[in-house]
Amino acid sequence: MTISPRPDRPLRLGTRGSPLALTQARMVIAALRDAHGWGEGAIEIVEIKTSGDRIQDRKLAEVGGKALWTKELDRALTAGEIDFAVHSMKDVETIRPAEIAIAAMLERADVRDRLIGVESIANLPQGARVGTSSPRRSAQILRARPDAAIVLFRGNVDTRLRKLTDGEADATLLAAAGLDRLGRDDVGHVVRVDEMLPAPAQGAVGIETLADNAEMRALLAAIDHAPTHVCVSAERALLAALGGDCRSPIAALAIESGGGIHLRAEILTEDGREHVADDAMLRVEEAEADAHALATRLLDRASPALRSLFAGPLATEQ
Ligand SMILES: NCc1[nH]cc(CCC(=O)O)c1CC(=O)O
Repeated sequence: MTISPRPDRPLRLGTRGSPLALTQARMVIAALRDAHGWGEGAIEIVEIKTSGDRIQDRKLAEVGGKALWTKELDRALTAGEIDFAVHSMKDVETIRPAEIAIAAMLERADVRDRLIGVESIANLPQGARVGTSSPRRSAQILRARPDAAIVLFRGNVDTRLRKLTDGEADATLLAAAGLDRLGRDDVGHVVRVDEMLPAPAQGAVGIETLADNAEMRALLAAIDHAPTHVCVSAERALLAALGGDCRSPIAALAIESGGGIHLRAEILTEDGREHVADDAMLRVEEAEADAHALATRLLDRASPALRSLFAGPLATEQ
């Protein structure tokens, strides 16, 4: 443990106010205090309500996508109201404003989804209602079970679990990472990644600060988990190349392997009828270019209808 000089005032960590967001903020504070030998009170939490928290009755895709989770925190960073911000990387837009830097990521947790309400996808009753608001989960479920009916489920983890108990659906899917962090490790049954590839960046917590705040960046570098950062960046590079937004069902998972990065990816139509999957070994130094090449291969094999879901540089090239 290195003892870094404690800042002359508490550092302000901006976060959303959901139970999961607050838990993740406390994880970041614990990691920083531990890395720098700071006592209690070195960091304070600033809760920021985002539009994503306010709007609960519509799909994110209809109301502006991932920017809903980041916009207000970005504004607070730029306005100097907070020194750094914590996010689920899965909710962070692919293209960030130039003045904001992803300075660190905590070690990634379980990347898988858990199925709640029934033991496995095969065990879903005929015509089962599956609650989700994720185009990826909808598409993957419908691909495996065209008889299923998707029901819109939004709200935080507890709200979704309550909707299930209230009988609004027969099953739902949630990220294992979120459930585990909330102490709900007893809930649901993990779905293998070969059965359901997770969302890009699922299970990773990221910390952002202003790109020109060298002091804050150095403090955050001490808690960066490099393998997570490398893998999540590769998944985000693929997303950027595809130009996927929250209406485009995309799954991706990168894992370090034999000195390189193994990236698996899948794109689907939301009804699950069309599906293209592929994988590649990326060179660590050229991960972005190699992820781009994988995106090209996926789009080359997609029908015009599937390709039209993507707005990226590659999709518009053809
Ligand atoms: N979109 C909501 C969201 N963002 C991050 C998580 C879970 C935690 C994570 O993936 O890191 C969740 C809930 C879920 O999908 O179950």
